[in-house]
Amino acid sequence: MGKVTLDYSKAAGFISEEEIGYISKLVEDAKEQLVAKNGAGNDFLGWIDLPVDYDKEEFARIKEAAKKIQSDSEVLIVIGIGGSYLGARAAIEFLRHGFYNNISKEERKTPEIYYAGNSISGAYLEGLLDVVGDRDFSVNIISKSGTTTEPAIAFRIFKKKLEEKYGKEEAAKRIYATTDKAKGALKNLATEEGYETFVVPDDVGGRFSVLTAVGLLPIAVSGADLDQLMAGAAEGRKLALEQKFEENDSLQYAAIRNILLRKGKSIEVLANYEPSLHYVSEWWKQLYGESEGKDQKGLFPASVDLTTDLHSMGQFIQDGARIMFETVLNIEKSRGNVVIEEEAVDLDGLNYLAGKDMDFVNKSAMNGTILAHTDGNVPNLMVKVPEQNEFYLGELFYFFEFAVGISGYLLGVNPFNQPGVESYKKNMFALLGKPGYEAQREELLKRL
Ligand SMILES: O=P(O)(O)OC[C@H]1O[C@H](O)[C@H](O)[C@@H](O)[C@@H]1O
Repeated sequence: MGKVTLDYSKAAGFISEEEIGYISKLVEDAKEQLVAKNGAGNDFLGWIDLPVDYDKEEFARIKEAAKKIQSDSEVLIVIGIGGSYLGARAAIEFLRHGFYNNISKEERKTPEIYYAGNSISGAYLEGLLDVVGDRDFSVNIISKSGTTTEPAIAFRIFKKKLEEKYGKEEAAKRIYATTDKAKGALKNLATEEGYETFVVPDDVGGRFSVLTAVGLLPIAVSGADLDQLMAGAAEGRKLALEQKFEENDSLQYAAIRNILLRKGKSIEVLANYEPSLHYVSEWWKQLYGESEGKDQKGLFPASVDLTTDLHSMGQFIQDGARIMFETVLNIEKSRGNVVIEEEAVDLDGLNYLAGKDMDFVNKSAMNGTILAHTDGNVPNLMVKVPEQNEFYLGELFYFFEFAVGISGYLLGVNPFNQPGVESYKKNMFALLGKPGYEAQREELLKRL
């Protein structure tokens, strides 16, 4: 069986063996600290053992709840933001049909899935309420803290719609709350109203929570195989924990990106060649951005969807300020393919491709781009994923999670907190007139 691997051969011209040898010792130290749980943020390391040590009773309950939602709902609304949103969406788009919500119900066999509470746009919510219409639906409200404004507002609106449609008692049976085991407004509301609840463990931060109920319930509703996802993550864990630096792709990824950062490559661009990976990049950006971007340090995580963005951002990557390196996510065996056929008259000049399939064209574009970008002084790394299935996604999630822990320690930051995200919230609450923010409000209004 294959595995998720890192190939940095195309970046070899930018990095020497000595540099790798030097940093490998630091990486091994960081790993020791991470696994011994004696480094910064060590009260948020529950994700390390999650693939092998999770709540089996809750896991079974997640599957049961998913079955109920599949049987009584045409639509599931998943409400959450950041780590309480991106993992589920990344997995569902990676694993399920590329046009999941648009294919026929008969073919899909599972509810349509939409996301809310990931912005404060009234126009978006109004549109989504129209999409649900009079159809049967359920809601999975996800918030670790239980107090985040965006999902709280969206939940209030969908809760009302449910209660109007089904009455309070039946509505409560269609609401699934994923939150802290004991505290927060959402937990209190769930207890008060009798919702089924799932737990975000205390020691698993939001951006590391995709393999808890946070990600697992929506992923199960979409029809994906949770057992395979967990098995893949367990394999990823084994590889990350047990292999020495020379064979350990996750450790090597942390090492190479830090070498490049120290050479002034302060942006990492994650590139994919499959639209269904767009949200994997979004999940990755939160994981890396919130983990590393602090104390005035860090690599800025950016992403591009290719070849799409070669027609927009491609110019900058090839030729603009040399401040970045690129990491290509390569799905080795595409999950779908279309053959290009010969035409009698070659008006579009494409007959030279007759008999070739789209994946051959896509991979040729990828390989050509990697060489062009390398020639343009953009070091290229590649993360290879053998196939687009649950097992390898689980492995990929773990690969990136483990690497960011190591990478954060190499940088000398606490990769498991996110103090910076509070600043905008304080200002927003003050401007909204939330009780307790009166003094700040006066100050801010003067500045606007
Ligand atoms: O799950 P919640 O508590 O609602 O948090 C949702 C997200 O928003 C916060 O502001 C943090 O920046 C994220 O790390 C978190 O994933």
